[in-house]
Amino acid sequence: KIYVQASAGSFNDAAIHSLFAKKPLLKDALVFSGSPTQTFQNAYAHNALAFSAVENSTIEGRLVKATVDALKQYEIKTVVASITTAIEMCVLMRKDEFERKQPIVQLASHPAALKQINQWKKNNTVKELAIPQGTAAAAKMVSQKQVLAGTVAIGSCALESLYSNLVVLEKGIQDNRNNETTFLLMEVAKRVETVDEDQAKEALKKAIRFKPSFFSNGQEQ
Ligand SMILES: O=C(O)C(=O)Cc1ccccc1
Repeated sequence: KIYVQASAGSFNDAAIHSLFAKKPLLKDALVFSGSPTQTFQNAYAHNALAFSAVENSTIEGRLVKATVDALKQYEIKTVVASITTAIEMCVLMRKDEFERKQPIVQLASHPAALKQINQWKKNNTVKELAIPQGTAAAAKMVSQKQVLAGTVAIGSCALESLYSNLVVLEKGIQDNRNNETTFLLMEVAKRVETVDEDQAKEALKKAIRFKPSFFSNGQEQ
């Protein structure tokens, strides 16, 4: 089993399937685990690998905050594989609300996604609802009416086929056309003593620089 950040329909879900397509030997059952901390905790507890977003080309500072936070308590023992994929951000609304011309009042998404759509937000100034469990979890909440009327989810356009009562209002709203995120497949372990933010950042940068050589051909991907 591989413990994967976020949930079905998330960018992590899409990324690990791209990795499997490139490296079929890595294929395994997936257990979606929400936040990176929860993902690392599950992977460590079950002696299995963890998969998580680590770096984005548009986020200031590049490193994914939630993964840095997880690395205060966990360490990366081995990087098994890495994959960098393009990320397209879409706006999804409930069909019934769209049909009755409900204005957008709130954005629900993963905090990292909310940081990649600053240009779009300038023209759509509304409330934000951060969902650490991921973009697909945000879409599920919108689909199931667990949020304020007029709340849209920001996430993958593929969420439209996962939740049949959602429609894509806009595509490609991310700040950079070539918005890319790097994800790592890792062996992790619980730290004996927690480290601070700067040390966690250094540990993550080191892991990203590391070129996986066992399962791959030793080239940076
Ligand atoms: O929430 C998701 O879909 C995730 O997989 C986490 C994430 C969020 C934003 C960019 C990349 C990954």
